[in-house]
Amino acid sequence: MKLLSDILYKVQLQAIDGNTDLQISDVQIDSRKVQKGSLFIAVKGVAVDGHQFIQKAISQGAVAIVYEELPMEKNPGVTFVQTKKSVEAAGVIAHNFYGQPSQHIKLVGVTGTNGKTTIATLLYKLFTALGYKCGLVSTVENQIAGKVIQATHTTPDAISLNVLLKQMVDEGCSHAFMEVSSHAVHQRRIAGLEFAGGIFSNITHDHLDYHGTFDEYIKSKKGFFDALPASAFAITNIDDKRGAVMLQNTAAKKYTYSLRSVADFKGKILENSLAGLQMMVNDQEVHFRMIGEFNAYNLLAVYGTAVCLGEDKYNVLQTLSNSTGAEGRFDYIISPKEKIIGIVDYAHTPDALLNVLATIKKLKSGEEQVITVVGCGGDRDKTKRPVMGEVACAHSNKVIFTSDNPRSEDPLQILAEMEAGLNTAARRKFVSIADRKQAIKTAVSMAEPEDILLIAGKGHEKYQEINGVKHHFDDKEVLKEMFELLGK
Ligand SMILES: CC(=O)N[C@H]1[C@@H](OP(=O)(O)OP(=O)(O)OC[C@H]2O[C@@H](n3ccc(=O)[nH]c3=O)[C@H](O)[C@@H]2O)O[C@H](CO)[C@@H](O)[C@@H]1O[C@H](C)C(=O)N[C@@H](C)C(=O)N[C@H](CCC(=O)O)C(=O)O
Ligand SMILES: Nc1ncnc2c1ncn2[C@@H]1O[C@H](COP(=O)(O)OP(=O)(O)OP(=O)(O)O)[C@@H](O)[C@H]1O
Ligand SMILES: N[C@H](CCC[C@H](N)C(=O)O)C(=O)O
Ligand SMILES: [Mg+2]
Repeated sequence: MKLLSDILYKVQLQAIDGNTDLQISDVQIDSRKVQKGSLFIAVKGVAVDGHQFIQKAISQGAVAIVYEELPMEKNPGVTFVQTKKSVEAAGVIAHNFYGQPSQHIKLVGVTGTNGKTTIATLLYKLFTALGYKCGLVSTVENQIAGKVIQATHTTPDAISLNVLLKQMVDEGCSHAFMEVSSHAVHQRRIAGLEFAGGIFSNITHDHLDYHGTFDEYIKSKKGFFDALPASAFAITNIDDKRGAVMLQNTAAKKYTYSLRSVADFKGKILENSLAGLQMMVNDQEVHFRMIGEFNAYNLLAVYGTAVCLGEDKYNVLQTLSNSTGAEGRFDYIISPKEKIIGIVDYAHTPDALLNVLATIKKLKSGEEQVITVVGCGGDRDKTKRPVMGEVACAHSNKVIFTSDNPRSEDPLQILAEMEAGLNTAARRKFVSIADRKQAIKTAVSMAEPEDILLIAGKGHEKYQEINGVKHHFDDKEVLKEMFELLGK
């Protein structure tokens, strides 16, 4: 229970009608979760306008309503609070209701098109190994000092997020590492939170269905850094074309990491193989178990962040050296007989796919073939489909286009869009098989000893969403099954 007047602290108010000396039992942005004593915040969404559920919320027991424009008469006995932007208010209110958890924990946010899960997970593992109790908010899972909580989003809605952060504080966590998706910045899921630091990994093509243009997508990510306080640090990949722009208007202390230019945290790759990365990090030579140039960037981001958080450089490098990344990111198994390397990776953007295939190319020792199985998600950015199709064909010997999560779309239509941009040479390399299991089976049957198979797009996911139903599906499990079935 919290007093309404207390949880409205720092909310930009337009008008209040009713009693604010009122006990609130919980705060909700979804009318379906409203109970007796709730505060309901009406949010204009992408699909529907939450204001149309105000009456329903009141009939379920809401005692106070936060809104922008009222589509109805006010009910007597209910307090109505008008604000300019209810999504912003939702973040601030949730933060107040749950005891301002970000004030009691060192909260570090990671944003960028690719690498967020990897960086946040590495930080969580590193700080846990260094002896701290930590929290993690990520695409793969959320964690509170070792306890796993299933994730539904990369960055949950403001209320779920503050519930998680409060649980971390209650558990005695000193640090929380979280992914900040562009949707979360745009929808203000992070409003009200006070970050101790922010990390930028990179920005390339994704989510243009949602943001409309690349400039809007950049603006959304930059918004995260613009809002950081002067007490925070902001660390950016200065090799990315937008790395500097991201920090242009931040009040936070600025730091850079790089493999190519002068930077606060400078790395140089000495060796890059399936055994890992041999690198110089500033003046230290270190071996990491993680593979590929893109992970060299992720490791530098983690190293820089740990130093910004006051950790000892040598301790950090020693601990990081042994670390592995997140599940389903360049996760590989070698077939028992024919030594085929099967890699499961979450590359679901053109840039991620290109990076993974470039890494594979560098790992090749001879004439082994690269066979890629890839699809594109339904109800997501359609413009990335032909580009991903093209990238897969340009950097593989053979390609099988298949379904990712078709969601509400027709799988054959998605495949047709992936095929649309292919030139004649590329057309000779690919075949489309909509059934993902059959596609993986075909790839395994095509593979010769020591070939490299890349199964891209779904990484850690344990399901395939078709027509609103999530069926169990695990790329790694299917790959193992096919190696066995086909005697590879
Ligand atoms: C496109 C998008 O981001 N949608 C998110 C958004 O939903 P929305 O705006 O469509 O909400 P809506 O359905 O229009 O409803 C508007 C409001 O009315 C409320 N409502 C609705 C129905 C009702 O009966 N009663 C009611 O009160 C809703 O709770 C909401 O507050 O707000 C919801 C609540 O926060 C999110 O769950 C939902 O995520 C959907 C499920 C989703 O798939 N999002 C993906 C695209 C996403 O967020 N991805 C990012 C990035 C992924 C990455 O890492 O690349 C992520 O952070 O996960
Ligand atoms: N720093 C990086 N630069 C480019 N590509 C990367 C980088 N790190 C990882 N990748 C590639 O992107 C994929 C996704 O990585 P990761 O899950 O860490 O990113 P993410 O930003 O969390 O993605 P999402 O937005 O879907 O949550 C990996 O499987 C890998 O193929
Ligand atoms: N967080 C990303 C994940 C995409 C993963 C891919 N497997 C897909 O379903 O498109 C999204 O929701 O757009
Ligand atoms: Mg992620």
